Amino acid sequence: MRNATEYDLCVIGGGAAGLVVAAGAAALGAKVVLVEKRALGGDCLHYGCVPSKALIHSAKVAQTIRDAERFGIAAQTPSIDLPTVMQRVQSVIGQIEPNDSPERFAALGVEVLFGVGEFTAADAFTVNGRPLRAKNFVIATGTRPAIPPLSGLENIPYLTNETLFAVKEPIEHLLVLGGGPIGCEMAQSLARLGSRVTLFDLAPRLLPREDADISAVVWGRFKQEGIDLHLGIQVLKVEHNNGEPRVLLEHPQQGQYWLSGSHLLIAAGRKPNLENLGLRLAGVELDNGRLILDARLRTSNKNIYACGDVAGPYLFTHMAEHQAGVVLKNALFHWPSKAQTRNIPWCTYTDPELARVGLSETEAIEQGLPHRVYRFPFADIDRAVAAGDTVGMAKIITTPRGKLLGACIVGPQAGELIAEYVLAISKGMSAADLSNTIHIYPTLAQINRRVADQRLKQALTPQRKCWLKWLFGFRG
Ligand SMILES: Cc1cc2nc3c(=O)[nH]c(=O)nc-3n(C[C@H](O)[C@H](O)[C@H](O)COP(=O)(O)OP(=O)(O)OC[C@H]3O[C@@H](n4cnc5c(N)ncnc54)[C@H](O)[C@@H]3O)c2cc1C
Ligand SMILES: NC(=O)c1ccc[n+]([C@@H]2O[C@H](COP(=O)([O-])OP(=O)(O)OC[C@H]3O[C@@H](n4cnc5c(N)ncnc54)[C@H](O)[C@@H]3O)[C@@H](O)[C@H]2O)c1
Repeated sequence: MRNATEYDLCVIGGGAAGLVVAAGAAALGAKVVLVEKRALGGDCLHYGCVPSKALIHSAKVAQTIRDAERFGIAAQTPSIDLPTVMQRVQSVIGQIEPNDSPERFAALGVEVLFGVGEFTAADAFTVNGRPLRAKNFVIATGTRPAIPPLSGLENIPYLTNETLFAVKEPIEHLLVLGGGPIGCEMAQSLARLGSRVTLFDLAPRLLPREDADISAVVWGRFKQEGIDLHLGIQVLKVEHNNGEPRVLLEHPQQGQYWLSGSHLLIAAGRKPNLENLGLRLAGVELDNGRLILDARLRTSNKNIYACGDVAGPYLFTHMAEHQAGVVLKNALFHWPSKAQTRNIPWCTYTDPELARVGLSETEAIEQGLPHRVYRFPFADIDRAVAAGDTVGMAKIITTPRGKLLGACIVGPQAGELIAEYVLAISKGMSAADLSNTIHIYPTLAQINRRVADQRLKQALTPQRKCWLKWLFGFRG
């Protein structure tokens, strides 16, 4: 017999992953309870995608005003008040927030409980003293900023993505620790919004997960916009100097030196939220601080699933949504469904944007896969020339016979343009399929065909040309 605290599904964490599971399960008729410790919407809405993209947009407006001369319009130095910009960022969050409100989820049939709980048995999660018994549980607790164990950091105030978007004072000089997606997106935005910006990273280049020729395009724009970059360094210690942070860096060639700023932003990766959940009592095992999951996203307790950032390895909202769908199929219908681990798309919203799907050239080399690489520059795309936005390229990786393995676009609207390659690669298409598809002139999307055409062009060797001349009697 069912009692009042018996659920089909108990979801822990109300970010993108947990909300999609909870709404989907309720829509299918399951009895669902969702437990959230802070606010529904998670990182994406409050501290991640939404505020960062709102800030990036304000920064682009400022840059357009600065660059107006290039378009035949008198340029100006934009007058920027950062707290006002941050108020707009918060108002954008406010506009989207109703989609993730407890009232909306209650109306969808989800019981929403605020509080922090823990597993008290393999089939019970206790919140506010109330044990919630469910057939299946979903851990969707996300991640938080990883704070590197740097000497002195514990003694100074610093910003993370959880505090940056709420700053109420101007930022005169931002030190950014980390040149991954968060560090790069925020460094360029703040620089464009009038702060002096200095970024430093252990890695020898920005966005080290991308091919070197691709991340170099972003590096070039950052240098041009006056961002001070210190790459391939070690951070030795952090101090407070007259109320302001300063960091001691060590570079293999340049030795040790100090950098000072007015604010420090830590963007050094993420840590899964797995503490104090009573995982041991639930029979959920960890390996090196991470959940052990099978392809169906089940933990070592087969009635407890995980999805989203806490599951990893791709920390994106669209992956959280994909994994949520996989969990729904497995948990509610026992319909074996595996999470996708290949052909994952993403975009880093620097200017130029950097979007990617499938294998990079570096990965193809590391995996010993026979492959070919083709590139095409935005400088030869008429629409990019018309918009004065010609920096960057499209790059594709194919098998020797032309089947698409990966694509990367660094340039204007890359995040929109990559969608065609996401579909093409997921459907097993070849470069010839893209070459044979009519693309509208003059669009930026023409670059998707033009890069694929490079394969045909390169196949036209002088020897093959001679052969064609002989066969068809050409006179050229
Ligand atoms: C600055 C920044 C920019 C980003 N930009 C993009 C982007 O442009 N595109 C993109 O695809 N991705 C982006 N991301 C990543 C994206 O935000 C995450 O992939 C996404 O939020 C993951 O959703 P999630 O539900 O797994 O986790 P989260 O959004 O972190 O949600 C987890 C929820 O669980 C709650 N919780 C935690 N512990 C407990 C507990 N013990 N009990 C109850 N509740 C708990 C939290 O309060 C939170 O609400 C960005 C991230 C950051 C930080
Ligand atoms: N547009 C997007 O989709 C988007 C935007 C932002 C974040 N995200 C997601 O959030 C995740 C986290 O982003 P992130 O930028 O924080 O992490 P990251 O792991 O991608 O990059 C962190 C960087 O910090 C550096 N670093 C770490 N410790 C250091 C130290 N002690 N000294 C110097 N450098 C150090 C690393 O070398 C690395 O380059 C991303 O992987 C991504 O999945 C996505």
